[in-house]
Amino acid sequence: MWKSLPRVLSLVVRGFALTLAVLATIVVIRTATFPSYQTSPPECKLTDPDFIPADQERLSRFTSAIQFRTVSYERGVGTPQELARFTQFIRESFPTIHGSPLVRRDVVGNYSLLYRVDGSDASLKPYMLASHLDVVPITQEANWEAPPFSGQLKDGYIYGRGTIDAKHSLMGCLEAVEFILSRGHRPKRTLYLAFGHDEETSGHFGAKVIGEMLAQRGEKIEFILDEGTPVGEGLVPGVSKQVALVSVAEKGFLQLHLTVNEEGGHASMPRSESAIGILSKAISKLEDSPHPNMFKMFGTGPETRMLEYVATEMTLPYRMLTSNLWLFSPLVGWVYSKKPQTNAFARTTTALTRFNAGVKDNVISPEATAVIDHRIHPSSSVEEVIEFDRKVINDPRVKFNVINNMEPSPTSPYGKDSPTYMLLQKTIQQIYPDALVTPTFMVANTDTRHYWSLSSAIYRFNPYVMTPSDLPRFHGLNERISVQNYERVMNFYYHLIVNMDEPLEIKRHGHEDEL
Ligand SMILES: CCCCCCCC/C=C\CCCCCCCC(=O)N[C@@H](Cc1c[nH]c2ccccc12)C(=O)O
Ligand SMILES: [Zn+2]
Ligand SMILES: [Zn+2]
Repeated sequence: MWKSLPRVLSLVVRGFALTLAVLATIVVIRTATFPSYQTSPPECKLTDPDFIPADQERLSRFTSAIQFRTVSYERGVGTPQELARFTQFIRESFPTIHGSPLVRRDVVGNYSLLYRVDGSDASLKPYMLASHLDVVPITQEANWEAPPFSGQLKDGYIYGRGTIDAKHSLMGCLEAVEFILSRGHRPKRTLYLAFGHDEETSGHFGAKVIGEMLAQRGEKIEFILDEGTPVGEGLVPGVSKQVALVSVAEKGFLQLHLTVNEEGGHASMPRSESAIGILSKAISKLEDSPHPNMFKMFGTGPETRMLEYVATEMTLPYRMLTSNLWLFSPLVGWVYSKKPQTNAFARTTTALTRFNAGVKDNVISPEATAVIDHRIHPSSSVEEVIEFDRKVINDPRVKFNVINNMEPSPTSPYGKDSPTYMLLQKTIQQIYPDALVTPTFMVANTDTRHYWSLSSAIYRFNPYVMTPSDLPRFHGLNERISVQNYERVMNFYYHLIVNMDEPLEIKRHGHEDEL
């Protein structure tokens, strides 16, 4: 037996080498032949007079919009007077829209706005552009480079809460419609503008009521575009070009309330475990046990498609990994898990957002509570997440209470077979001729969940450029938008509305045939 050992070893080594050689060959062939999902930009470029300049008048309107403190604090707790002033300002700032016989304006849920711009061809299904009037509260006000409700212009940037979330799109849509109507143009297709007033606290009294109202009218919408993912610069690992990230789906969410009730009492005679200690251990376990990485599970969901769409444009190592996800998805999953903004694409996330206990320094608290905010990956579900958490905590003394939840959204059509996605892509390329366009999903939530029954084509996209250093400005310190980006925003909506006059059909010519 020992005599044959060298032969067996040699066979094993040769078998191993052969397997490696076969794998390497497949990897090289797939890298070299991986299909391109990108199309060349359309001929039409932005030219005067097809262009809305960010002139003094428009910038001043945008600055004024930022100055309204339309803050949403908690569900049902907002700033009603400020919302009323803001909607009055909108009415006065866009005289053509508000005086046009083509436009119907409804105030919904006291403050939300729904505009209907009547198209000339009633046989075409309407489409909807959505945004919101409210903003999140300010933190660390003293550390802002310009006061957060000033709309101050500094070094080419307009500063203030709402500049990127989402008064840019609210004002951008209105500027585009005002521009079109004031030139005497009547769009062919009816257009809705839907602006909720409490998106930041989940749209319960705004978008939800708009959605119900339209559903009651029996309205079916061709497609909906809401705030969402941006044109990323340096956001997608391995891609140096700008990438327009069009979200075709949205994560679900689960807000869990965890409670522990134990005996309280005098701090001089503590028991071995307290409500605070038990709950701390439980949430610490949750933080230490991330939900499964979907890339590592050989995911075929939108996270994978997003990468495949830009694979051919990646630097060689990333291109090789992405063209061969059948082999390398665990490695890609590991790379994505390293940064919060990419980790959010890889898995269901767990954020510990509130922790409350205790009333006095020398009183053992009988109760401790915590809130966990999960954002659920499109390939998972609310039930799976609760089950996972229960197993991880594995302590019956920790009581679970679901505050709020939503399953991951349906995925909207994308790619060459979806005329609306292709129309969005074309419009994006008119504004960003050098950008790649890829489908992705939102890692946060939007008002669109209240519109699911109205349309099966729902997209979430912000037509401005963002770099990694801009991400903390979302809901954070020094929120700002460059004048150049605001100009792109207005022109994106303008071009989108103009493009919607063309028939929605699948066009196959030139590069598109190669898809
Ligand atoms: C590999 C690619 C990396 C790309 C990184 C992309 C980064 C994404 C950049 C920007 C993200 C934009 C996020 C916009 C979110 C706007 C919506 C928002 O703030 N929503 C809030 C409030 C909210 C709305 N509805 C609900 C429902 C339930 C809970 C909260 C909310 C939010 O999601 O918390
Ligand atoms: Zn927003
Ligand atoms: Zn927000």
